[in-house]
Amino acid sequence: MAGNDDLYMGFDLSTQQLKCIIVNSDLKHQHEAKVDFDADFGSKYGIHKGVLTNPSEGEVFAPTAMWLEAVDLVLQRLKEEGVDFSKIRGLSGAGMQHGTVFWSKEAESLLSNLDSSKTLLEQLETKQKSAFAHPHSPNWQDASTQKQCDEFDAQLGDPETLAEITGSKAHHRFSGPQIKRFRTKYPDHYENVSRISLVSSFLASVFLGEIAPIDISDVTGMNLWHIGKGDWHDEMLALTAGSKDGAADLKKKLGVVHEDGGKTFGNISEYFVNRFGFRKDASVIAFTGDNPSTILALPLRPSDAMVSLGTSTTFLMSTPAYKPDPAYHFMNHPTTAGLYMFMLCYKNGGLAREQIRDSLNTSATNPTNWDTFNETALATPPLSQKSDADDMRLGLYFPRPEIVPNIHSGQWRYAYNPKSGDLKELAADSVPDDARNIVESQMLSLRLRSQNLLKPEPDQETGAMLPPQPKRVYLVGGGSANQAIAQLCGEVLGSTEGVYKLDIGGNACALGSAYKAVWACERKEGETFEQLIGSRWDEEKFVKRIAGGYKKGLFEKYGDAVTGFHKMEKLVVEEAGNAKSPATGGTVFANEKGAGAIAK
Ligand SMILES: Nc1ncnc2c1ncn2[C@@H]1O[C@H](COP(=O)(O)OP(=O)(O)O)[C@@H](O)[C@H]1O
Ligand SMILES: O=C(CO)[C@@H](O)[C@H](O)COP(=O)(O)O
Repeated sequence: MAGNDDLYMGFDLSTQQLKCIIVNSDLKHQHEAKVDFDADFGSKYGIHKGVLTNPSEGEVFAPTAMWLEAVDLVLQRLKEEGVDFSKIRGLSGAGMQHGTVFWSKEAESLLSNLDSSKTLLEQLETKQKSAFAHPHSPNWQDASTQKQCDEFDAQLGDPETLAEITGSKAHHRFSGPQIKRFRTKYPDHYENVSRISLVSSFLASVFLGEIAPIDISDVTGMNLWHIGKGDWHDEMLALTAGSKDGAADLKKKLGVVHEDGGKTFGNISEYFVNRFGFRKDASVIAFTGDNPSTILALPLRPSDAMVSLGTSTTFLMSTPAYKPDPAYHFMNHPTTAGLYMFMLCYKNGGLAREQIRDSLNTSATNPTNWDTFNETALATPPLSQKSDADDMRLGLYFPRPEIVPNIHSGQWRYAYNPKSGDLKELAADSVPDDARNIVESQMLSLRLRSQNLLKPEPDQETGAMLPPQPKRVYLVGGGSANQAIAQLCGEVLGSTEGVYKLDIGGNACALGSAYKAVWACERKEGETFEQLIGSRWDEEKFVKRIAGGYKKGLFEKYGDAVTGFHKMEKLVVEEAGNAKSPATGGTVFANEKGAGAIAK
């Protein structure tokens, strides 16, 4: 064990908050603070749930100036908590994935000449000068790039080939399609762009006082990186930039990407040394995406799964097998060459569950309380079946256009007969059933799409082999505080060892970044992240089992429901393909395996 006074910071710049966790060399939680965008800046920036929207074009974006204010404020809050910044030896962080930040031609000089008596905002974004060529960062919830996605999917032949090469088919939120649309929508702003960062490298740049490189894992969420070659994909860059010459210029704007996820980019900017008392040689370590950072919060085995219940719902695994498919994402692992991160990501996670919660809380004095939702969900039988002879009640709950499947917003409910395979559409007449069904629906979608990566696991007590399922499911993100959701998660997804959550600080993503900083600063030659973190990991103290996993009979019943769920999804997508989108009035068409999309 290291036995020193050094401290390490991990940041998480996510949809609704900027969070920071500080740990020591033994990985023990020391301090944390957060800035909540709506609560702290909502009225100033006019945001709701961290973002601004332009529904007529499906745009969702966030003001970059607000994030600068959040950096000053979160450090101020840590200072008020008594943090001694002179003990910080290293810092790393994470940004919500796929968002891009467009730096202006003045950015480098402004970043490197900051006056510590003034705020970041006062110096980087004023009426006279701005470090940004555009005031907003497209958000991962954006759905404005269908046209660009079609071009991306077609460029190398088909979505399968794009997924094979870049890890994912084209997605609305991915930076390649987003940059392409930005270039054509705002040509003057694009002209003034000196560099392009992801949200993660934007945050690293602020701490570094110069534009930081994009990280080796986050770069695989752009549709622009050739995973096999470990380099930018020239043809996809040319498609984004509109020409070969433009591609060379875009490559410069995006910068060099280093293979080593533990690379030190340099010492923290003097601004932070003088303003907050940071150690002069505090190292800024590569910042990564929020999902890759989340898998670093514990020594995840290839048979374990993490479910992040944040604004989005994501399902994450760390695996040596690279099996890309248009239905999901593969990304480079953030620290360990030869490993990959498997990811499913849903737009309709926390906010969709909140919508059902709110419709149940009609007479509640505290409308954001989850008690009624939880009691109702647990009082409802699995799949709303009072007996095995009843149909299973299945639903899709998408207040926003969804990613998987790629379809417009809406709600659909069906009765599924597992014996005959029949599906009958139901009226939206039972909010109490929706409480259980929405969680089941989200978990059934995860089970459907992850089943090919899982293998049979031995029963903990008897050693008998059980059907394919995770060994453990770790819940993280805001929704991991919810015991009822944890129980339903274990019932649908199974898991031979049960459902766990981190018992060390609320935020796995920021924690993962803090651990990355520990590893990067203290690793011996050749020591992997898994080796170093594994050797300091205190299982008893760091994780807690919060719900059971595999239940014989119930797991198999949900297996039948997966078949019905898949069928229902296909039907809904097909029907959407023959209809006008209620959300936009645009025509809806299928553009991926079993999915549909809105064309403008
Ligand atoms: N007790 C709870 N039960 C269910 N969901 C919760 C609970 N507490 C927080 N949440 C959900 O967590 C979401 C925020 O997740 P979090 O991971 O903190 O945010 P972010 O997406 O910004 O990283 C909220 O939108 C809310 O739906
Ligand atoms: O787009 C993705 C991943 O592909 C999202 O997971 C974002 O990274 C946002 O995460 P949260 O704010 O929900 O944590």
